[in-house]
Amino acid sequence: MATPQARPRTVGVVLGGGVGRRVGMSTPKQLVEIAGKPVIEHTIAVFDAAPEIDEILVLMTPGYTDEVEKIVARGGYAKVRAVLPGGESRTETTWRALRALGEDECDVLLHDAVRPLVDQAIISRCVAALREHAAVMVAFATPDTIVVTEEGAHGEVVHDIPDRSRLRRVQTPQCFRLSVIREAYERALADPGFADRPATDDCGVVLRYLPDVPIAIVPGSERNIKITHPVDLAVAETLLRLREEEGPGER
Ligand SMILES: Nc1ccn([C@@H]2O[C@H](COP(=O)(O)OP(=O)(O)OP(=O)(O)O)[C@@H](O)[C@H]2O)c(=O)n1
Ligand SMILES: C[C@](O)(CO)[C@H](O)COP(=O)(O)O
Repeated sequence: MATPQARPRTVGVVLGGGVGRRVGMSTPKQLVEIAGKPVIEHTIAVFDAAPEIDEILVLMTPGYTDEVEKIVARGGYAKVRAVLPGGESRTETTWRALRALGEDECDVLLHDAVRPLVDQAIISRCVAALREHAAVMVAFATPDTIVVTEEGAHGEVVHDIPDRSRLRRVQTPQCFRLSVIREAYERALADPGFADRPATDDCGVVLRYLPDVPIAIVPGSERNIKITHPVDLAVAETLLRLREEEGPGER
């Protein structure tokens, strides 16, 4: 009889190092209370409850780590190993997380703190995909037609309308074997051009610096929105309340 393979240690990394300029509040948007809890607490709670997640690392805007430590203690989120200050950019925050994880191989799920509607089904799909792939992206088919624009003589004009059937909206978690994402970041940091053209997500770093590593796609959810603008706080509040009413389950 085949021996069942041991599952690698799996770490959820909650990236909350941003300041939330586009939401425009005096405190970072991840601390805003919606549906009875700060945004970041909803996110931590989902990872803490996920059976596949062994531990959680939280990165928070410098100056606000104490507030998150209090949230973690009050909520009793036992899987949270540390709350550390983030960096100046999202990629710097990821790099800090990767350094904090040390050298021991594990699987990591890098997730935006401001996507509190991530659910157990998405996390399960990510962890299952990591058994076969070293890099995994959560993505969702775009319901809108997307255009590429360019500057014309009279302002912005349409340059191209790519085939919508191949376009996806990128969500998080983005998931990796630790050694793979670490190598991609080491190569990026050694490239003087990286600072001029930083990546907006972690899969982008792998695609650019380890192009031979295939990035598998697993389906996300229409609800797994990113709180980016003020209206997203209201939408997320409504969706979180709906989730509470519906209870756990696939959506
Ligand atoms: N230095 C940074 C910047 C962003 N993030 C995180 O990356 C996620 C997605 O980023 P975004 O929505 O752009 O957040 P902000 O950078 O805070 O927003 P803005 O760009 O409007 O300032 C958020 O959870 C944010 O906290 C981070 O960990 N460290
Ligand atoms: C990682 C991400 O959420 C995928 O959609 C997105 O790229 C973050 O971008 P932002 O510029 O930090 O909002």
